[in-house]
Amino acid sequence: MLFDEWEPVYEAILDDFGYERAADERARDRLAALVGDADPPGVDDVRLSGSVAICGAGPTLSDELDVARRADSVIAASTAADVCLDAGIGVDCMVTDLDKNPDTARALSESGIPVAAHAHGDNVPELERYVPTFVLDSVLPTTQAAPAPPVSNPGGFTDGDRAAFLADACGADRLVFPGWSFDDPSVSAEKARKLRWAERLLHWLEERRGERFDVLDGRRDRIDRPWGAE
Ligand SMILES: Nc1ncnc2c1ncn2[C@@H]1O[C@H](COP(=O)(O)OP(=O)(O)OP(=O)(O)O)[C@@H](O)[C@H]1O
Ligand SMILES: Nc1nc2c(c(=O)[nH]1)N=C(CO)CN2
Repeated sequence: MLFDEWEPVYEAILDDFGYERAADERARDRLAALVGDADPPGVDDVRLSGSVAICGAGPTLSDELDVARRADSVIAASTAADVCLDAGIGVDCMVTDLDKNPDTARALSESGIPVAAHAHGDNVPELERYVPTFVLDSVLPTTQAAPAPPVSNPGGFTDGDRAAFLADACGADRLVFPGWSFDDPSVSAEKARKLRWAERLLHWLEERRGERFDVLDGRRDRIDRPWGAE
């Protein structure tokens, strides 16, 4: 994903949530400093092929774990990693903004599993607290602002859709989506708005890939594109 392609989408997200681009950029630069002299993996260092399960943390995940079991690789978003690991399913990559389960991210990094740690304007304290405790050679630093090596921006907003964009950038042939509930009534209003963005972004991604994600079946007609056509 070129930043030029991502930028209009990013601007629409900034507008919708009232986030500040400069705050995202400061967070990105802080994360770059925290990974410091380590040799963190970039997107090109993670190669995936075949089917990749993008595990979301919706309440349906435990009933849909067979989808992850059958996939060639598993990327887990945030707390979906715990559900997979507790069920004995190996996680090949975790995507997180560190707001929920940093111990899991640390443990995965200690096992050499890439942890895509995301910097944004509202998680600098979490970055500062947790990133230095990880094995930095396994931390793949990401931003939603312009990339600034070693911090990359494969695209995406919530941990789950960011995982899908990362899988795309890493060469995945087919994406499957256990644990996704866009209409989950148990989430907060803010989370529901984030999930709406996740849905828009997955729809955009499936079109870019020329694929149809089954998780969007029956929903496409109602998905808008607030950043305009294309
Ligand atoms: N019903 C759902 N509730 C929560 N997450 C969901 C749901 N359906 C899909 N997801 C995806 O699972 C990801 C992980 O969710 P979780 O609640 O563990 O993380 P989070 O750290 O709060 O995520 P984020 O910071 O991206 O909102 C979300 O980012 C989202 O993309
Ligand atoms: N600035 C900012 N960026 C984000 C935020 C957030 O709360 N603030 N939350 C995200 C996923 O939950 C992703 N990006």
